[in-house]
Amino acid sequence: MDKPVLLTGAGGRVGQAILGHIGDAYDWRLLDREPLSDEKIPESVDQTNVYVADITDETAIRNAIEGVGAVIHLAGDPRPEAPWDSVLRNNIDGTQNMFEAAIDAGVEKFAFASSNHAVGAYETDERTPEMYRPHHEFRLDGTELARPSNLYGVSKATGETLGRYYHDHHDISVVNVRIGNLTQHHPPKEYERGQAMWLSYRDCAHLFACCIDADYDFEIVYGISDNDRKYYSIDRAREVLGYDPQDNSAEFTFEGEPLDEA
Ligand SMILES: NC(=O)C1=CN([C@@H]2O[C@H](COP(=O)(O)OP(=O)(O)OC[C@H]3O[C@@H](n4cnc5c(N)ncnc54)[C@H](O)[C@@H]3O)[C@@H](O)[C@H]2O)C=CC1
Ligand SMILES: O=C1O[C@H](COP(=O)(O)O)[C@@H](O)[C@H](O)[C@H]1O
Repeated sequence: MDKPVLLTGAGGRVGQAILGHIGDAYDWRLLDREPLSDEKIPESVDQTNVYVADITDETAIRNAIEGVGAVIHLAGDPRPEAPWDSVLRNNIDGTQNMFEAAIDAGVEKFAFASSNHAVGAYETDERTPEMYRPHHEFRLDGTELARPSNLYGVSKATGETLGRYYHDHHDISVVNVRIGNLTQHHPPKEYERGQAMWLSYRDCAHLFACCIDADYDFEIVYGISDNDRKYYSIDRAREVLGYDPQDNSAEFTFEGEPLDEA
Protein backbone atom coordinates (compact mmCIF):
# COMPACT_ATOMS: atom_id res chain seq x y z
CA MET A 1 0.00 0.00 0.00
CA ASP A 2 1.70 3.17 -1.16
CA LYS A 3 -1.00 5.51 0.14
CA PRO A 4 -1.66 6.44 3.79
CA VAL A 5 -3.64 4.04 6.00
CA LEU A 6 -6.22 5.49 8.37
CA LEU A 7 -6.48 3.70 11.73
CA THR A 8 -9.56 4.65 13.77
CA GLY A 9 -9.65 3.85 17.47
CA ALA A 10 -5.85 4.05 17.39
CA GLY A 11 -5.51 4.64 21.13
CA GLY A 12 -7.36 1.49 22.19
CA ARG A 13 -6.15 -2.05 22.82
CA VAL A 14 -6.41 -3.31 19.25
CA GLY A 15 -5.00 -0.09 17.84
CA GLN A 16 -2.02 -0.25 20.16
CA ALA A 17 -1.43 -3.93 19.39
CA ILE A 18 -1.24 -2.98 15.70
CA LEU A 19 0.95 0.08 16.16
CA GLY A 20 3.22 -1.76 18.61
CA HIS A 21 4.18 -4.26 15.91
CA ILE A 22 3.72 -2.53 12.54
CA GLY A 23 3.78 1.12 13.61
CA ASP A 24 6.72 1.82 11.29
CA ALA A 25 5.52 -0.26 8.34
CA TYR A 26 2.88 2.09 6.89
CA ASP A 27 2.22 5.77 6.34
CA TRP A 28 -0.35 6.06 9.14
CA ARG A 29 -3.10 8.53 9.88
CA LEU A 30 -4.31 7.94 13.43
CA LEU A 31 -7.76 8.88 14.66
CA ASP A 32 -9.38 8.63 18.07
CA ARG A 33 -11.87 10.76 19.96
CA GLU A 34 -9.45 10.76 22.90
CA PRO A 35 -6.11 12.59 22.57
CA LEU A 36 -3.22 10.15 22.04
CA SER A 37 -0.31 10.47 24.45
CA ASP A 38 3.18 10.45 22.92
CA GLU A 39 3.82 6.84 23.91
CA LYS A 40 0.80 5.75 21.87
CA ILE A 41 2.12 7.30 18.67
CA PRO A 42 4.93 5.62 16.68
CA GLU A 43 8.00 7.81 16.21
CA SER A 44 7.49 7.75 12.45
CA VAL A 45 4.04 9.40 12.75
CA ASP A 46 3.99 13.17 12.67
CA GLN A 47 1.46 15.09 14.84
CA THR A 48 -0.15 16.44 11.67
CA ASN A 49 -1.30 12.87 10.97
CA VAL A 50 -3.04 12.50 14.34
CA TYR A 51 -6.73 13.41 14.42
CA VAL A 52 -8.73 13.82 17.64
CA ALA A 53 -12.24 13.36 16.31
CA ASP A 54 -15.43 11.45 16.79
CA ILE A 55 -16.32 9.11 13.92
CA THR A 56 -19.84 10.52 13.90
CA ASP A 57 -18.41 13.96 12.99
CA GLU A 58 -18.66 13.98 9.17
CA THR A 59 -16.47 17.02 8.58
CA ALA A 60 -13.65 15.83 10.81
CA ILE A 61 -13.68 12.37 9.23
CA ARG A 62 -13.53 13.79 5.72
CA ASN A 63 -10.38 15.74 6.59
CA ALA A 64 -8.73 12.66 8.06
CA ILE A 65 -9.62 10.32 5.20
CA GLU A 66 -8.65 12.48 2.20
CA GLY A 67 -5.97 10.74 0.11
CA VAL A 68 -6.10 7.53 2.14
CA GLY A 69 -5.79 4.12 0.41
CA ALA A 70 -6.99 1.83 3.21
CA VAL A 71 -8.96 2.14 6.44
CA ILE A 72 -8.69 -0.06 9.51
CA HIS A 73 -11.84 0.80 11.38
CA LEU A 74 -11.63 -0.07 15.07
CA ALA A 75 -13.31 2.89 16.79
CA GLY A 76 -16.47 2.01 18.63
CA ASP A 77 -17.91 0.79 21.90
CA PRO A 78 -16.26 -2.62 22.54
CA ARG A 79 -18.32 -3.63 25.57
CA PRO A 80 -20.39 -6.80 25.17
CA GLU A 81 -22.85 -5.27 27.66
CA ALA A 82 -22.98 -1.87 25.91
CA PRO A 83 -26.46 -0.33 25.78
CA TRP A 84 -28.32 0.25 22.53
CA ASP A 85 -27.94 4.03 22.47
CA SER A 86 -24.16 3.68 22.59
CA VAL A 87 -23.81 0.94 19.96
CA LEU A 88 -26.32 2.71 17.73
CA ARG A 89 -24.27 5.89 17.79
CA ASN A 90 -20.69 4.66 18.00
CA ASN A 91 -20.84 1.31 16.20
CA ILE A 92 -23.61 1.66 13.64
CA ASP A 93 -23.91 5.38 12.81
CA GLY A 94 -20.15 5.80 13.22
CA THR A 95 -19.37 2.90 10.88
CA GLN A 96 -21.86 4.07 8.25
CA ASN A 97 -20.26 7.51 8.42
CA MET A 98 -16.82 5.96 7.90
CA PHE A 99 -18.00 4.01 4.85
CA GLU A 100 -19.64 7.08 3.26
CA ALA A 101 -16.48 9.10 3.76
CA ALA A 102 -14.35 6.22 2.44
CA ILE A 103 -16.40 5.97 -0.74
CA ASP A 104 -16.25 9.72 -1.36
CA ALA A 105 -12.49 9.71 -0.79
CA GLY A 106 -11.91 6.77 -3.18
CA VAL A 107 -10.54 4.45 -0.47
CA GLU A 108 -9.60 1.03 -1.95
CA LYS A 109 -9.75 -1.24 1.13
CA PHE A 110 -11.73 -1.18 4.34
CA ALA A 111 -11.06 -3.58 7.24
CA PHE A 112 -13.80 -3.60 9.86
CA ALA A 113 -13.28 -4.77 13.44
CA SER A 114 -16.19 -7.15 13.89
CA SER A 115 -16.47 -9.49 16.83
CA ASN A 116 -17.01 -13.01 18.08
CA HIS A 117 -20.17 -11.55 19.62
CA ALA A 118 -21.73 -11.28 16.13
CA VAL A 119 -21.98 -15.09 16.24
CA GLY A 120 -22.00 -15.80 19.99
CA ALA A 121 -25.39 -17.50 20.00
CA TYR A 122 -23.91 -20.52 18.17
CA GLU A 123 -22.45 -21.37 21.58
CA THR A 124 -25.54 -23.21 22.72
CA ASP A 125 -25.98 -25.07 26.01
CA GLU A 126 -25.74 -28.33 24.06
CA ARG A 127 -22.37 -27.42 22.50
CA THR A 128 -20.65 -25.81 25.47
CA PRO A 129 -18.20 -26.22 27.07
CA GLU A 130 -17.10 -29.13 24.81
CA MET A 131 -16.76 -26.91 21.72
CA TYR A 132 -14.08 -24.87 23.51
CA ARG A 133 -11.81 -27.90 23.90
CA PRO A 134 -8.97 -29.25 21.72
CA HIS A 135 -9.98 -31.87 19.11
CA HIS A 136 -13.64 -30.81 19.15
CA GLU A 137 -14.68 -30.57 15.51
CA PHE A 138 -17.31 -27.80 15.55
CA ARG A 139 -16.20 -24.85 13.40
CA LEU A 140 -17.65 -21.53 12.29
CA ASP A 141 -15.99 -20.40 9.07
CA GLY A 142 -17.54 -17.03 8.19
CA THR A 143 -20.18 -18.41 5.77
CA GLU A 144 -22.77 -18.79 8.54
CA LEU A 145 -25.47 -16.23 9.33
CA ALA A 146 -24.92 -13.85 12.22
CA ARG A 147 -26.31 -15.03 15.57
CA PRO A 148 -25.42 -12.22 17.98
CA SER A 149 -24.85 -12.74 21.71
CA ASN A 150 -26.10 -9.28 22.67
CA LEU A 151 -26.91 -5.82 21.28
CA TYR A 152 -23.21 -5.14 20.86
CA GLY A 153 -23.08 -8.24 18.64
CA VAL A 154 -26.08 -6.91 16.70
CA SER A 155 -24.14 -3.70 16.05
CA LYS A 156 -21.16 -5.71 14.78
CA ALA A 157 -23.35 -7.83 12.50
CA THR A 158 -24.82 -4.56 11.21
CA GLY A 159 -21.34 -3.19 10.54
CA GLU A 160 -20.59 -6.32 8.53
CA THR A 161 -23.77 -5.81 6.49
CA LEU A 162 -22.86 -2.19 5.86
CA GLY A 163 -19.60 -3.52 4.44
CA ARG A 164 -21.51 -5.90 2.17
CA TYR A 165 -23.69 -3.03 0.98
CA TYR A 166 -20.85 -0.61 0.27
CA HIS A 167 -18.81 -3.32 -1.45
CA ASP A 168 -21.69 -4.36 -3.71
CA HIS A 169 -22.73 -0.84 -4.64
CA HIS A 170 -19.43 1.02 -4.64
CA ASP A 171 -16.78 -1.59 -5.39
CA ILE A 172 -14.67 -0.97 -2.29
CA SER A 173 -12.79 -4.05 -0.98
CA VAL A 174 -14.12 -4.97 2.46
CA VAL A 175 -12.91 -7.46 5.04
CA ASN A 176 -14.84 -8.05 8.26
CA VAL A 177 -12.52 -9.44 10.90
CA ARG A 178 -14.43 -11.23 13.66
CA ILE A 179 -11.88 -10.64 16.39
CA GLY A 180 -11.76 -13.18 19.21
CA ASN A 181 -10.25 -12.17 22.55
CA LEU A 182 -7.16 -9.98 22.35
CA THR A 183 -4.83 -10.11 25.34
CA GLN A 184 -1.17 -9.20 25.67
CA HIS A 185 1.61 -11.61 26.68
CA HIS A 186 -0.68 -14.58 27.53
CA PRO A 187 -4.16 -15.93 26.74
CA PRO A 188 -7.09 -15.05 29.00
CA LYS A 189 -6.50 -16.81 32.31
CA GLU A 190 -8.67 -19.73 33.43
CA TYR A 191 -11.21 -19.02 30.68
CA GLU A 192 -11.81 -21.83 28.19
CA ARG A 193 -13.84 -19.74 25.77
CA GLY A 194 -11.24 -16.98 25.81
CA GLN A 195 -8.39 -19.43 25.24
CA ALA A 196 -10.23 -20.90 22.24
CA MET A 197 -10.54 -17.45 20.66
CA TRP A 198 -7.28 -15.92 21.85
CA LEU A 199 -5.66 -13.40 19.53
CA SER A 200 -2.13 -12.44 20.51
CA TYR A 201 -0.86 -8.92 19.92
CA ARG A 202 1.61 -9.94 17.23
CA ASP A 203 -0.91 -12.10 15.38
CA CYS A 204 -3.41 -9.24 15.55
CA ALA A 205 -0.93 -6.81 13.98
CA HIS A 206 0.05 -9.35 11.31
CA LEU A 207 -3.60 -10.05 10.46
CA PHE A 208 -4.41 -6.38 9.94
CA ALA A 209 -1.22 -5.96 7.88
CA CYS A 210 -2.60 -8.74 5.67
CA CYS A 211 -5.85 -6.77 5.39
CA ILE A 212 -3.87 -3.80 4.10
CA ASP A 213 -1.64 -5.75 1.70
CA ALA A 214 -3.78 -8.58 0.27
CA ASP A 215 -6.18 -8.40 -2.68
CA TYR A 216 -9.78 -9.34 -1.93
CA ASP A 217 -13.35 -8.38 -2.75
CA PHE A 218 -15.66 -9.04 0.25
CA GLU A 219 -14.56 -11.32 3.07
CA ILE A 220 -15.54 -12.40 6.57
CA VAL A 221 -12.65 -13.94 8.48
CA TYR A 222 -11.98 -14.90 12.07
CA GLY A 223 -9.24 -13.13 13.99
CA ILE A 224 -7.74 -15.66 16.38
CA SER A 225 -4.29 -17.13 16.90
CA ASP A 226 -3.56 -20.72 15.80
CA ASN A 227 -4.96 -22.16 19.03
CA ASP A 228 -5.33 -25.93 19.56
CA ARG A 229 -8.65 -25.08 21.15
CA LYS A 230 -10.69 -23.43 18.44
CA TYR A 231 -14.19 -23.30 17.08
CA TYR A 232 -13.45 -20.61 14.49
CA SER A 233 -11.75 -21.64 11.26
CA ILE A 234 -8.80 -19.51 10.18
CA ASP A 235 -8.58 -21.25 6.79
CA ARG A 236 -10.18 -18.36 4.91
CA ALA A 237 -7.85 -15.82 6.50
CA ARG A 238 -4.90 -18.00 5.52
CA GLU A 239 -6.10 -18.59 1.95
CA VAL A 240 -7.28 -15.12 0.99
CA LEU A 241 -5.19 -12.85 3.17
CA GLY A 242 -2.03 -14.90 3.68
CA TYR A 243 -2.51 -14.88 7.46
CA ASP A 244 0.17 -16.99 9.15
CA PRO A 245 -0.33 -16.80 12.93
CA GLN A 246 2.56 -17.59 15.27
CA ASP A 247 0.84 -18.03 18.63
CA ASN A 248 -1.26 -20.77 20.24
CA SER A 249 -2.97 -20.67 23.63
CA ALA A 250 -1.89 -24.31 24.12
CA GLU A 251 1.65 -23.01 24.72
CA PHE A 252 0.45 -21.66 28.09
CA THR A 253 -0.97 -23.28 31.19
CA PHE A 254 -4.66 -22.80 31.92
CA GLU A 255 -3.52 -20.16 34.43
CA GLY A 256 -1.62 -18.26 31.71
CA GLU A 257 2.00 -19.24 32.41
CA PRO A 258 4.22 -20.04 29.39
CA LEU A 259 4.65 -23.85 29.30
CA ASP A 260 8.39 -23.63 28.69
CA GLU A 261 8.72 -21.74 32.01
CA ALA A 262 6.08 -23.66 34.01
N1 LIG B 1 -10.31 -6.22 22.29
C1 LIG B 1 -10.92 -7.29 21.80
O1 LIG B 1 -10.64 -8.43 22.24
C2 LIG B 1 -11.96 -7.16 20.72
C3 LIG B 1 -12.24 -5.96 20.10
N2 LIG B 1 -13.15 -5.90 19.07
C4 LIG B 1 -13.45 -4.65 18.40
O2 LIG B 1 -12.24 -3.98 18.09
C5 LIG B 1 -12.42 -2.57 18.20
C6 LIG B 1 -11.38 -2.01 19.15
O3 LIG B 1 -11.58 -2.61 20.41
P1 LIG B 1 -10.61 -2.29 21.65
O4 LIG B 1 -9.34 -1.73 21.15
O5 LIG B 1 -10.60 -3.49 22.50
O6 LIG B 1 -11.44 -1.16 22.37
P2 LIG B 1 -10.89 0.10 23.18
O7 LIG B 1 -12.04 0.66 23.94
O8 LIG B 1 -9.64 -0.23 23.89
O9 LIG B 1 -10.52 1.09 21.98
C7 LIG B 1 -11.52 1.73 21.22
C8 LIG B 1 -10.99 3.10 20.86
O10 LIG B 1 -11.95 3.74 20.02
C9 LIG B 1 -12.16 5.05 20.48
N3 LIG B 1 -13.54 5.42 20.17
C10 LIG B 1 -14.66 4.86 20.68
N4 LIG B 1 -15.74 5.45 20.16
C11 LIG B 1 -15.29 6.39 19.30
C12 LIG B 1 -15.92 7.34 18.47
N5 LIG B 1 -17.25 7.46 18.43
N6 LIG B 1 -15.15 8.14 17.71
C13 LIG B 1 -13.80 8.05 17.74
N7 LIG B 1 -13.14 7.19 18.54
C14 LIG B 1 -13.88 6.36 19.30
C15 LIG B 1 -11.89 5.03 21.98
O11 LIG B 1 -11.50 6.31 22.46
C16 LIG B 1 -10.78 3.98 22.08
O12 LIG B 1 -9.49 4.57 22.03
C17 LIG B 1 -13.84 -2.34 18.66
O13 LIG B 1 -14.64 -2.02 17.55
C18 LIG B 1 -14.25 -3.68 19.25
O14 LIG B 1 -15.63 -3.88 19.14
C19 LIG B 1 -13.81 -7.01 18.64
C20 LIG B 1 -13.59 -8.22 19.25
C21 LIG B 1 -12.66 -8.39 20.32
O1 LIG C 1 -15.90 -8.23 21.11
C1 LIG C 1 -15.30 -8.38 22.15
O2 LIG C 1 -14.99 -9.64 22.55
C2 LIG C 1 -14.00 -9.89 23.56
C3 LIG C 1 -14.22 -11.32 24.06
O3 LIG C 1 -15.50 -11.42 24.61
P1 LIG C 1 -15.72 -11.96 26.12
O4 LIG C 1 -17.20 -11.81 26.34
O5 LIG C 1 -15.28 -13.39 26.11
O6 LIG C 1 -14.85 -11.12 27.01
C4 LIG C 1 -14.13 -8.86 24.67
O7 LIG C 1 -13.15 -9.09 25.67
C5 LIG C 1 -13.98 -7.47 24.05
O8 LIG C 1 -14.08 -6.46 25.05
C6 LIG C 1 -15.08 -7.25 23.06
O9 LIG C 1 -14.88 -6.03 22.37
